[in-house]
Amino acid sequence: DFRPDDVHDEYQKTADWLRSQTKHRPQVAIICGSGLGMLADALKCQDSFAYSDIPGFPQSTVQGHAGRLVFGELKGKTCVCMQGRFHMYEGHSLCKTTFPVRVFKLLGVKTLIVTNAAGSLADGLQPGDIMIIKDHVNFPGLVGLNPLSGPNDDKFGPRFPAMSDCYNKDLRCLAMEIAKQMGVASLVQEGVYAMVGGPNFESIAEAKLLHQLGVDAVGMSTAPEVVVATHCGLRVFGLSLITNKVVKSYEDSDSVNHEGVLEVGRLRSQTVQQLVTELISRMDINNNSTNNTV
Ligand SMILES: O=P(O)(O)O[C@@H]1C[C@H](O)[C@@H](CO)O1
Ligand SMILES: Nc1nc2[nH]cnc2c(=O)[nH]1
Repeated sequence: DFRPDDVHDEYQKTADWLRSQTKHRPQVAIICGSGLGMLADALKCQDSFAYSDIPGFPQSTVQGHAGRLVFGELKGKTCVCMQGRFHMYEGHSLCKTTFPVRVFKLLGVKTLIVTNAAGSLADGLQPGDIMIIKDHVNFPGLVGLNPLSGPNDDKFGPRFPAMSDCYNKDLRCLAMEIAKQMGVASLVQEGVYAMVGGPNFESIAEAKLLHQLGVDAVGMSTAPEVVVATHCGLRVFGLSLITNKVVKSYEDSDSVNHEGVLEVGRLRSQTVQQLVTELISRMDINNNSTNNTV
């Protein structure tokens, strides 16, 4: 039998262990996408933990995902940063892939920043561009693969959470303003992210379908984390680093690979880090308006 109270205890045990190991009490959590682990480098007074040492934590198996949880201070805010996330295609259940998000909630986090590497379908998005996520299509979720499936844990949020404003508008506007001030506005635009299961990249027919559906960028993560975060009332900001163009034509001889994805992450690391750092610095930590606050 599935008992929500037992499951809740698992999140609580991990949160209690982390509290006993660090004095940091984070207000902001950051999940680093493929090749974007350097986002943690900006944190001062770091306490870091290998995932393998954290009770209840899954393990990272993907190259470019170090598998370390880093606590620290950033411009007056206390943060926790996941250097490496968990993907469904690694064989984790969606509950496991999103496990850290609920732990963050129990640690007192108010805002979640999700980042990922993604392929672009929109003609206006080039490799190296940054897409501020306006909305998502959660393909696994649409067919019932949802981390919220099963008995609802009322301690975290409602049975039927709204997802119509899951990417906070104020933070999106602030990020755009910061991009302008940094002089990189031409690299940054808003768009719709779609999560597919992976681990294979898209066939050409799949790419054409996603394009026709109005998807701007596609990846293999993020949406389940955002669903769980929104369910428990966290404010969310998301960005995709566009690492490749998704091949949409049978005449195109380009092809994507994970090494190339990581390389674009390295090339744009400074810009992404500066944007995220500035966003954290300027965000109002006490303004946390979401639909699903419990
Ligand atoms: O963790 P993210 O979503 O950034 O990782 C993307 C999707 C695959 O895991 C990988 C493909 O290169 O990058
Ligand atoms: N599904 C998918 N994930 C990605 N992650 C980085 N690039 C891509 C891509 O082209 N497709």
